[in-house]
Amino acid sequence: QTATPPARPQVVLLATGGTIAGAGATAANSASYQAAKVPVDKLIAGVPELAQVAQVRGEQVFQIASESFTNEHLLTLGKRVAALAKQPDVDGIVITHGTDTLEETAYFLNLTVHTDKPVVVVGSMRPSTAISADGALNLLNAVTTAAAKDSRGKGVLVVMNDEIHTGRDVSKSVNIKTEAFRSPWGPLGMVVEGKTYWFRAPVKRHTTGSEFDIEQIGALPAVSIAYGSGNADDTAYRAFAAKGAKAIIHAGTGNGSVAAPVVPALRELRAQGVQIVRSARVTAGGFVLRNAEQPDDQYDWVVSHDLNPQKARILTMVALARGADSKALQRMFMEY
Ligand SMILES: NC(=O)C[C@H](N)C(=O)O
Repeated sequence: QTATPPARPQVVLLATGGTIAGAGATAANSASYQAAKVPVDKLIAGVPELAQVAQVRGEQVFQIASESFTNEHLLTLGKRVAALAKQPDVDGIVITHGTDTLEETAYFLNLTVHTDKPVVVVGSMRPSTAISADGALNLLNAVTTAAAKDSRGKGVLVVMNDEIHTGRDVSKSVNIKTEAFRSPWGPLGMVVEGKTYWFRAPVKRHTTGSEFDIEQIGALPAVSIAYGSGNADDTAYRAFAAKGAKAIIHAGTGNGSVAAPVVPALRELRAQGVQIVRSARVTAGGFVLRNAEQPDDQYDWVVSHDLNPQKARILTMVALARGADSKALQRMFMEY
């Protein structure tokens, strides 16, 4: 008598484009190529080893380079992930994504999708046509992680270069090497030869523990990022507000410091109702504390704590969509 083999976990692969679906003219083209060319069925067929790990089915949600992701793309993708996560015939979800804004989408899903099931975002640095393309192994590792029971309840994950990161912390930190993604507080684990290895778990609120819910979000408010530098002036801040920004993220120098000629504009905009969030443009671990550098209590500004400007934009959007005032927004920056 032969025992029936255990049923393989069912993983849905949502394809959105990016370099992992990219194609170059020759195998030598690792950096010049067109993103978002290869359809989802070809992506799955290109890695036959996936079938040993899970029963994988694919959906083409978009076919775009991730620098062109809009708020509408985030909402469409988030609602699809939430709907799939409710289905009993889905054990895990993998999203293939361009790497440029992957960290924003991963954090958005981490904040808004209420599920314990593994949701894993993955990309690649080289197109599938390149020598030593990294997409195939990244995809196999992502499906392995999405199919693993021990990945449940850890929030939205990002798998790149054999590492498992929390979607909250991870950021594209190098733009040419395959070891492009880093988390300032370290990865959560590794995935090696079809097995996950965990070393830590996220402590910030996410997914089932989050007060944000994709199913309750109809639209996201305009939130813009203005970059701090030497010789700074207030042009960008005023222009964003004039165009209707409900909040401005200040990608500040150092620990979110604000140049003297910019301060009066930010105080005026705050008085007009625009939320001001001080973040930091430093890349290897920004850390902005209230009332350090600027009197946030007096000006009614918010600090992003350790979230980089692009992640601060995501949290501010979902917070304002829920009607948060500056006090609630500051609490959320400490909790998420
Ligand atoms: N490596 C990549 O995926 C970069 C590409 N520009 C994208 O984000 O879609």
